[in-house]
Amino acid sequence: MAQGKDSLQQILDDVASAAFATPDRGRVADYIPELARVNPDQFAVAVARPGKKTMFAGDAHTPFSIQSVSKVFTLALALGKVGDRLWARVGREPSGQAFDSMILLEQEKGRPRNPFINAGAIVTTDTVLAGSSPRETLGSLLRFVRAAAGDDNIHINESVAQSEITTGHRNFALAHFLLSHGNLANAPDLVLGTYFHQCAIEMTCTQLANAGLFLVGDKAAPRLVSPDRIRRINALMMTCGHYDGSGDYAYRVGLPGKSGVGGGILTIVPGIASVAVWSPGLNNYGNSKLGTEAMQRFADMTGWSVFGSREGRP
Ligand SMILES: NC(=O)CC[C@H](N)C(=O)O
Repeated sequence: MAQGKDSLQQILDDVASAAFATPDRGRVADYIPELARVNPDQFAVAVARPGKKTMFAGDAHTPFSIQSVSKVFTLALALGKVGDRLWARVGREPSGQAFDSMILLEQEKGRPRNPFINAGAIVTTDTVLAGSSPRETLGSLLRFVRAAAGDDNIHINESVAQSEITTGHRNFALAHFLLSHGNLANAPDLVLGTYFHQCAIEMTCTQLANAGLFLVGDKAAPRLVSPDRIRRINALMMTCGHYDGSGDYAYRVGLPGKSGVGGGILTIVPGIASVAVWSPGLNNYGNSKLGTEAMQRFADMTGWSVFGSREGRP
């Protein structure tokens, strides 16, 4: 990428204009009314770099439901609490299945493939919950996210959480299945109550980009996890962060990312930046359609990739 702050702003403006001009905006998640009524015409992108001012384009100050992007923060907390013992309960392999699939869980006797599919995230939430109440656990999670973002104005949308509880039959099935295999320490309703509230955290694109800075691995970024753990979390985001679309995201964008069904994607450029995009319409994998396209365009324009750089990369 050419040097200078204006060129990065130009790239963001270009990415946003292309997204706003795209007629096929994907399909907004409709399993709960709060997500079904989000306007699909919205788009935002924000880039946070350690020690620099966060840059953005589009609707970057509109809060959205981060949903499964929250699984990154819960994983960081779970690893902080039990370390590598987590891997006795959850794997580190891509699943090649939809985010809420049950198939592998039965075949693999209740050990979820990775912490970013629902079954795996239910286990990491269970791990964080051990020894505390859902309220205390959510308090710790919010403290972590607010510290990461350097912003106390981050909250949980209670009506999203309640809708998820009412409609989350498949997640209850996954939790009971985990319990039947001895891979859940707390009662399913407590674990899922916590899980649904964590998914219902709302952030703006700028807040999410800032919250990802702890994974960039720069001295000027908030130090919330060790450098070793940063590498491991990024590896999992690269291989598993987009469910059965993870290979496609790695091919198109070449950077570790984590998506959510609210249309947000957090992408890490190791050593350089944390990038958040948001567009509510989803592709067939349940990942933001325009968010993925925008990140491909952004990665092409900046040359930022973990798979080799182009001339001009800062
Ligand atoms: N992919 C997602 O963002 C899924 C999160 C959603 N709350 C669920 O558990 O089904």
